[in-house]
This record gives sequence, structure tokens and C-alpha cells, in this order.
Amino acid sequence: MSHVVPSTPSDGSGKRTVALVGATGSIGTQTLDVVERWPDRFEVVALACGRSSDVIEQARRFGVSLVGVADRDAAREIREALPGVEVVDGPDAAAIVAGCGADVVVNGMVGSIGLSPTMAALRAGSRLALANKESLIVGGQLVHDAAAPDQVVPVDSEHSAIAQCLRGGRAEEVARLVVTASGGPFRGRTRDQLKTVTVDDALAHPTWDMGAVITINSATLANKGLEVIEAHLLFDIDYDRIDVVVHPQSIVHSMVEFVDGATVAKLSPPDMRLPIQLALTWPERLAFAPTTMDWTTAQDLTFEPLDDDTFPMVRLAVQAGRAGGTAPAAFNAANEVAVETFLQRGLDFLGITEVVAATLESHDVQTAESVEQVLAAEADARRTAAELIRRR
Ligand SMILES: NC(=O)C1=CN([C@@H]2O[C@H](COP(=O)(O)OP(=O)(O)OC[C@H]3O[C@@H](n4cnc5c(N)ncnc54)[C@H](OP(=O)(O)O)[C@@H]3O)[C@@H](O)[C@H]2O)C=CC1
Ligand SMILES: CC(=O)[C@@H](O)[C@H](O)COP(=O)(O)O
Ligand SMILES: [Mn+2]
Repeated sequence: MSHVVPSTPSDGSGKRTVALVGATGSIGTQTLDVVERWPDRFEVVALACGRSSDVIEQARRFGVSLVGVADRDAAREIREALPGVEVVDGPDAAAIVAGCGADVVVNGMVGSIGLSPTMAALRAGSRLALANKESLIVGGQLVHDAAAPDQVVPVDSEHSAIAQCLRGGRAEEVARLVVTASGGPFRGRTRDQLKTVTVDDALAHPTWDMGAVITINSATLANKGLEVIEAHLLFDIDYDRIDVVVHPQSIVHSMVEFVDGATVAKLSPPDMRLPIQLALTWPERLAFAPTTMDWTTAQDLTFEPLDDDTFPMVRLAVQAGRAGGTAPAAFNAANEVAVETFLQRGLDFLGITEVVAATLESHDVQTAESVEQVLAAEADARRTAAELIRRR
């Protein structure tokens, strides 16, 4: 485990400065909920979003000095509403915010556009609380190499759980990682039954309330595929030693099996404020529990194997992960294009997986030694996916 190791615990004195990219989304707003609870521990200094004017109220509430807005038209209105605040705009705005030198940068952006903020935070030497799994997956070795040993702390619930299970353990004692999946809204359905599902059906996640893209990724199981690659990169474990198991209650957030047969699991009700809070102060735990288990009542915790034929996305992601180089970036780019088109009602649900499989099939895997190479491979995969969708 090279990137998630305990750093020196804080002695509780002094505030940590926090920069938050993706401030107006699901992770972003929950991060602000957590931070607001601890005014003596955190000071939000910079925020970034795509275009939402919600950032105006957030910037005022936290008294930030820097705001990044990707959309230039939206930025004009936001700048006028925030006199005295530096408002940067355009495609590099989030990277400027992430690179501002805060103690902790939370990357809660959606999609591989989160790569440049991830790299900017790492280059600035900030602790990176990483929800934006796509940046790690597409950046792969580049992100891995740019990160100091204790610099990246996962926010993703499964990876936060694994990091907690591994805490204090030795790498050579780990036998396997077991990543849990809710199974999404279509768990138990056949491929035939998935032919007619709608966008609204796919957005009805059984256990988590999240942004639209990750919710669709949970429905196709692409999210779990991305999470297997994420686990491989964060914890340096071979794909042969990472399993996925379906656990519909989303209470066991993942597990680690050790060489003596002991399995350690992390359990809590499904609430992202717990892993967000822990990532802000890792490895220290703050004494606020957003929700707790009620162990005085009967609980059913069930586990079942993944139906790999109906939901082949995990298999495809592992194939991309094993191929290495630009393949994970191609997998993710094709998925982003297909999901966006599905959300706009331009592609059927099963088409998402088919487009990803066909894009991956035709992708010419290259080494990913620079951000430019990754971006070129992504652009190529996006073109292929768009062309496949056009021809359907
Ligand atoms: N939501 C969850 O519970 C979980 C999410 N994650 C991961 O966290 C990430 C965020 O997910 P989620 O919060 O659900 O997504 P949302 O769609 O809810 O939020 C996305 C955020 O990104 C912002 N954004 C979009 N484009 C840009 C840009 N160019 N520059 C800066 N900001 C931009 C949006 O701003 P605007 O509002 O202006 O469009 C918004 O603030 C994803 O990678 C997801 O996989 C992981 C585990 C759980
Ligand atoms: C909350 C979180 O971490 C999500 O990634 C969640 O795991 C999605 O649920 P699925 O298990 O359905 O993909
Ligand atoms: Mn997750």
C-alpha cells in the first residue's frame, strides 16, 4: 500500500485550510456540511465548480478568497456577486483552485476532467482527499508517481473502508481485497429485462443518493469496474487478488482478507460524510458520527456473486486495467461518452456497455508516460465511442 499510509496525527491545534473542487455537487456539498461542523479545525479557502450559481452562497458562507468557475458566462455573474473575491474562469479554473497550496484539497469533480486538478494538488504538496476516482484511473502511473507516500487519501466509500481495514497492518499479510457492490437498481434482472429500462429507472439507486453519472455507473456496474482499478492503483494489489461481491444493503463498505484467513470489514450506514470527514483528518477520527448502526435491532447483511454475464463492466474494466497504459483511460472515456448520451436519451441502457466493449476492442494500447499521451488516447476513445453511437 504505497499511497494511503498514516501521516503524523494532528495534535488538534491549528486549522487545516481546505480547497474544494466540485463544490456544488453531491460530494462537494457534503464536504461543506462536514467542514461547517468543525469551525475550529477547518478553514475553506477556495472553491471551484462548473457553472452553478450555488457557489455564490457557498463562497459567502465560508468567506473564501478564491473561486474557480469553468464556464466563462456563468463566471461573469458569479464575479459580480462576489466583490473582493478572486474569480478565475475557463478550463484551468479548477486546477488553479486545486493548486492553491491548501493543506487539503478535496477533488469532488465528476469525470476525467478531474485529472488536472488532481495533478495540481499533488504538485502543490497538498493532501489530496480523492473522490474523483476517474483522475486516478486515467492518470494511472502518472498520478501514482506524482504522489508522495501519504498524500492521497481515498474518499470513495469502498477505498476508505479498505484503508481503514489495512490501518496498522503489514502489506505482506494481505491476501485479498474484497470490494462490495450494491448491485444497483437492476440487481437480479436478466439482460433481456434490461432492454427497456429508462433513465429514471437507472437513476433510482437503492442505497446511495449521488450525482447522475456515478448513479448510472452503479446501474451498469461500471462504477465497480472503475473501483477495482482504483483499488489496484491505491493499494498496489494485483487484479488476481481483488474480488467484487454484491452486498445489497451497502453497510459493509469493503473487506480485507489476511493470509491467516481473517477477514476485516468496515461497516456503517451508507453516508458519505463519514469517509469525507475521515479523509480531511486521516488518520485521525473526529468525534462526530453522521449516522450509526443500530445493533439492537435485527440486521440482514447478505452477499451474493456478481452476475458477470448480465453486467460485464467489471470484467471489461479489469481487462483494461491488466492491459495498462492508455487502456483504462479509453475504458473511462468511452463510458463517459456513452453515459452522457444515455442521460440525454440518445442511447439505450445496454448500449452503454456495448459501446464501451467495442471502443476497448478497437483501442490501440499505448504507454501512458505523459498527461498529453493520456489526453490523446482519451480523445481518440471519445471519437470512437461517439462514432459507434452514431452508427447504432
Ligand atoms: N456522490 C457520491 O456519493 C460519490 C461520488 N464519488 C465520486 O465523486 C466525484 C463527484 O461525484 P458527485 O459529487 O456525485 O458528482 P456531481 O455531479 O454531484 O457533482 C459534480 C461537481 O463537479 C463540478 N464540475 C463539473 N465540471 C466542472 C469543471 N469543469 N470544473 C470544476 N468543477 C466542475 C460540478 O459543478 P456544477 O454544479 O457547476 O456543474 C459539481 O460541483 C465523481 O468522481 C464520483 O465518481 C465517489 C463516491 C461517492
Ligand atoms: C458511495 C460510493 O462510494 C459509491 O461509489 C457507491 O459505492 C456506489 O454504489 P455501487 O456499489 O452501487 O456502485
Ligand atoms: Mn464507491
